[in-house]
Amino acid sequence: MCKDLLIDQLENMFMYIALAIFTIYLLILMRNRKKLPPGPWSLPIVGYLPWLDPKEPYKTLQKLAKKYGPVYGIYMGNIYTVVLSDTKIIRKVFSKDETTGRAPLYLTHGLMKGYGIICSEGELWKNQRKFVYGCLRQFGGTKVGSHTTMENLIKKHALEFTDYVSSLGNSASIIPSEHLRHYLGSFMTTIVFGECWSKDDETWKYLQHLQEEGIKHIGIAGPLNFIPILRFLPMFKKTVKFLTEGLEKTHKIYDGIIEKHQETLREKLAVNSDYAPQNFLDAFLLEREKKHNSSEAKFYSDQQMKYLLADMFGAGLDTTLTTLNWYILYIAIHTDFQKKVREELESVLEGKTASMKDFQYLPFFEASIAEVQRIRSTVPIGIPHGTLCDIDINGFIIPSNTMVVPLLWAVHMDDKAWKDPDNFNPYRFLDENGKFFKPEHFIPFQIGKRMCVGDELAKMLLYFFCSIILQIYELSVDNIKDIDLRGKCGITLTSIDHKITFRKY
Ligand code: HEM
Repeated sequence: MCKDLLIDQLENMFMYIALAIFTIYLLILMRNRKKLPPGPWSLPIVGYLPWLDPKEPYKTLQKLAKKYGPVYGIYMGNIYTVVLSDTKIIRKVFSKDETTGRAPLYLTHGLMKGYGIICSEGELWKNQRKFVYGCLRQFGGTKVGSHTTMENLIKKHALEFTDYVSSLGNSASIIPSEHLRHYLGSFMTTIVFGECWSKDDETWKYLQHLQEEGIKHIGIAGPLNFIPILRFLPMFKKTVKFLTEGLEKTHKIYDGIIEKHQETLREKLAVNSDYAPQNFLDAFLLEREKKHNSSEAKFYSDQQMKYLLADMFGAGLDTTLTTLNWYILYIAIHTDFQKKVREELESVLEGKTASMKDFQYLPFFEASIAEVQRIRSTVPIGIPHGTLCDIDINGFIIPSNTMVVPLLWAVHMDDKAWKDPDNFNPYRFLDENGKFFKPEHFIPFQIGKRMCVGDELAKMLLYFFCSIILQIYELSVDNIKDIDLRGKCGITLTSIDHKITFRKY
């Protein structure tokens, strides 16, 4: 009897202890679930913005990552922002549907109004991404399918650039970006609008100017994105006017081009009903016809078409031009690596222009391009995403409508992942057999569901332009000590203009 009572009491005691442990566990779980990631305190309205280095905001954000860890929270203006600097975490977070939104910035929501592809969300984004990928595949700019048409078009523009430089003499000292913008830009206008303007065409000059200035004016971490009231201050009013008027004028120019293409497309279809467009504008008009009576018709409005065309032109030109400029600058400074690249190009290509299949035999060349993309991230702060609902990031519960920043600068300059990250060294992209390999911490196009849709095309552009230039010219700078490698940070991190000598050898 006494023994039974003791057993009963022990059982009860164990039950109470188990219940208490379970309750404590639940409490800890709930406490942790509610916890936001660590981060610095901020001021109301402006948040942490006053402490961001306006010239190198990505470095301030990187310092904070060292202090608070790979997931930290910060207020940018009044927008709650989570900054990620670990590749594995970025990969996991950006593979979820819940993070395919865009952050509520002036750029995405105020200016672009959620149209296009870069700033759109939900069903519109899904539909347009599929459409864009399908076009790129048809044009020859994706991993799968034939590359021939795209390859020939890129080579044509790269050779036009080298012909132009040769026309200046055997040794020309130029600021490459001033000329590359036209030749690379003409390639982009050909695949986006099916149009190609001459160098001195006024419309073309205006579109280039708008593109160049627009990207400088509106940086990801710029205060204009986060503090709406600033738009009314004289200093920012000018920028807003430039951007909104620019948008209106561009759309007017597009209206003219679209009207012309509507006519010519009809003629092309009359001659050949299987006509397969080679530019986004014709492809969009054709898709609109096809989807006319379907539930997808709403994704093919006039407004959407203009924003999408602008996105494709902008996303394709600025990023590739920036990378190409950095490549020319770095390779002109590092003459030892330049010599090695050239020797490899000479021995594999034997004087002919490369074709896509040749690049697998040019590992050092490929590594030199990857190293430039690492050491000077084209988009150092990354392109932020937005959470569409509450989500769990590394045990923290991040509220809906949070801006999520994948800090590419911190990923690419992390001294735990990369030995001496400040040193330019293409060898880090070669394995022990001298073959090119892509380390997991190398994500210049981001990763996940919204990853750059033009990554393959970007690589093709870089490979052809760089190989063609280096097969013809030796690149150098006058005085290495005068070279400033810090760059200017807008949405992209562009190189500061320096004269480069292109000497035929
Ligand atoms: C070196 C050149 C390039 C770099 C470094 C680059 C980088 C990026 C990055 C970081 C993103 C953001 C991805 C995300 O939000 O998760 C992006 C998006 C995008 N890129 Fe690129 N890009 C390059 C070239 C191109 C080219 C040539 C095209 C055009 C064909 C292009 C079209 C796009 C588009 C349309 C998006 C938006 C994708 C979406 O929101 O779903 N990019 N790019």
